Amino acid sequence: MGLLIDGRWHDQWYDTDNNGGAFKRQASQFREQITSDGKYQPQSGRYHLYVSLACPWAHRALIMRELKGLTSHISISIVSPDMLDRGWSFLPYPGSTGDTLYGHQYLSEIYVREQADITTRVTVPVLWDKHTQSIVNNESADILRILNSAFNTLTGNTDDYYPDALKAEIDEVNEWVYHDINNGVYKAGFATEQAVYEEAVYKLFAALDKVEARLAQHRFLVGNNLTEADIRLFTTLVRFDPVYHGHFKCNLKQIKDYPAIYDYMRRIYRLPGIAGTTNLDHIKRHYYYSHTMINPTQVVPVGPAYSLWK
Ligand SMILES: N[C@@H](CCC(=O)N[C@@H](CS)C(=O)NCC(=O)O)C(=O)O
Repeated sequence: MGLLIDGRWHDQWYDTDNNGGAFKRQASQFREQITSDGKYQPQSGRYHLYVSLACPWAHRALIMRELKGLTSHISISIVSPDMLDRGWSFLPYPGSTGDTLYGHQYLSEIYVREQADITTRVTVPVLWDKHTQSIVNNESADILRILNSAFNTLTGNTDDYYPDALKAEIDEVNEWVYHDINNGVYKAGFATEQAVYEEAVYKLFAALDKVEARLAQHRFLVGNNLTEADIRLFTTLVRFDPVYHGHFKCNLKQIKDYPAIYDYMRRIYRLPGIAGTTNLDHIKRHYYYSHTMINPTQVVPVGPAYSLWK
């Protein structure tokens, strides 16, 4: 774990000491769009996604790529789940692909390829342009929307996971789901002060209670069909019982203790294309093996003892 400073790798953990024991997520730096008249135009075979199967943010992008029929248009490289002193790597691991474009060993080399003296964290997902050899976007919330609409004329797939009529409500739900749940588990797990941890955990479970009440009445978070709000929540839910409950100490309840959320998670898992993007081995291995300041033994637990999907 570390970051690039002026193009050189520095191995250092998140600095919570200067934030009162709290984890503060860095804003993503690359926020370009793909448009028919811009620098980045929608073309088959032009773009590439660098992802981790362990990462909830990258998982969002992988799901949208499947749902929008983009697998033959946008290629992917899957990093190793082990994110150690050199950050995300392309070292061999079952289910990983290596860097299928350039054969690099580390994802940091992709960021340096974009800019030789770059200062940045090296995160997934990365939407990469093969033509200009540059990063289009490394913010999963943006990438979801790019994939949702930018390639429609190419694929003919007009399924809309962020429809005009629901945008305001989706934005509103995304806001608290992001702060209290998606990022909430990280705030709890990376906290280095008791009070900071407790605040995050109580907010997290209050938000899950709110989701449970909503899903007891409705099949999806917003409207009657799957939207990006569901995709964004799903990728946190599937990691919850195997990882966040134990590793991040989010242990007031498990997802299986919430009947409506549990049913909803399994329904989404069974939608075409989703199961193939969900890799529990990468998920468990990444967190327990990479976060050595939380789990110095790197022992990966064998549970949960129940199947998430039955
Ligand atoms: N805001 C980004 C966050 C991405 C992110 O933090 N990904 C994690 C993996 S789950 C990562 O690559 N972390 C490496 C680091 O922070 O150095 C997004 O949603 O795309």
